[in-house]
Amino acid sequence: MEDRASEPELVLVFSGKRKSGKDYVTNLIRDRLGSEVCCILRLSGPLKLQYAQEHGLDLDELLGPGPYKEQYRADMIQWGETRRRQDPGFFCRLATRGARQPVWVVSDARRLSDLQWFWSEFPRQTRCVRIQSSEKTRKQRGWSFTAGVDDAESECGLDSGVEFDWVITNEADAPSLEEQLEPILKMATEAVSPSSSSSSSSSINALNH
Ligand SMILES: Nc1ncnc2c1ncn2[C@@H]1O[C@H](COP(=O)(O)OP(=O)(O)O)[C@@H](O)[C@H]1O
Ligand SMILES: C[C@@](O)(CCOP(=O)(O)OP(=O)(O)O)CC(=O)O
Repeated sequence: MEDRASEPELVLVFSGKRKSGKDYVTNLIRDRLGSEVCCILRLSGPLKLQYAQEHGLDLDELLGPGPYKEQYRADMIQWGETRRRQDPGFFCRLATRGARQPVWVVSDARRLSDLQWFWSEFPRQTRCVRIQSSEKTRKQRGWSFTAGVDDAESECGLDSGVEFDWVITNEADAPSLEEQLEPILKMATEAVSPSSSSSSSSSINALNH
């Protein structure tokens, strides 16, 4: 167990393929809850920081949405795998260090070991959310298949074998994100102020994975 000043009330762990809209949807949630209540944690943050330092790269570009990070993605994946093999919780621990808000939104889980770390550290608070979009939509957002990336664990590690608490379809012809995110936002609101609703945190905690 980590040494923490305080524990989160709710940990929403998001996953989804490239260009499914993980950043878009998690930003929406953070904006709705406010940055005092909710923080976005990226497992790729500490990975990119250390990778940039070791390889003399531009960290801001690596963190940004542009094409720069794509040049290094396959190598970053390999580099990260080596670290994870030694210590599967390495990036999870670094990404969550110092987070103070009651609701954590982890925007980029990719492997079962990522989910296992959160389930093990925060069994009561952790919920898993999958973002899905069709290949057609992802292509319209700039995705194209890259061997060694889109067929690797980084993109496929959570394709099966996980029972997600929610699956969000981020498509123009799906129900609105507003509608789909409603139960998640409700749970977050109740988690931070349990007395404001008839549903107490104990009933939230009683939900199974
Ligand atoms: N529902 C949406 N409406 C409008 N634009 C979207 C939507 N979902 C994603 N996008 C856009 O598609 C692109 C990819 O989304 P992003 O959140 O960066 O995906 P990911 O983090 O999964 O790779 C971004 O430019 C983003 O703004
Ligand atoms: C090496 C990575 O951490 C790179 C992740 O970069 P981003 O989190 O920026 O990816 P997308 O939002 O899906 O485009 C992947 C990994 O396997 O750890």
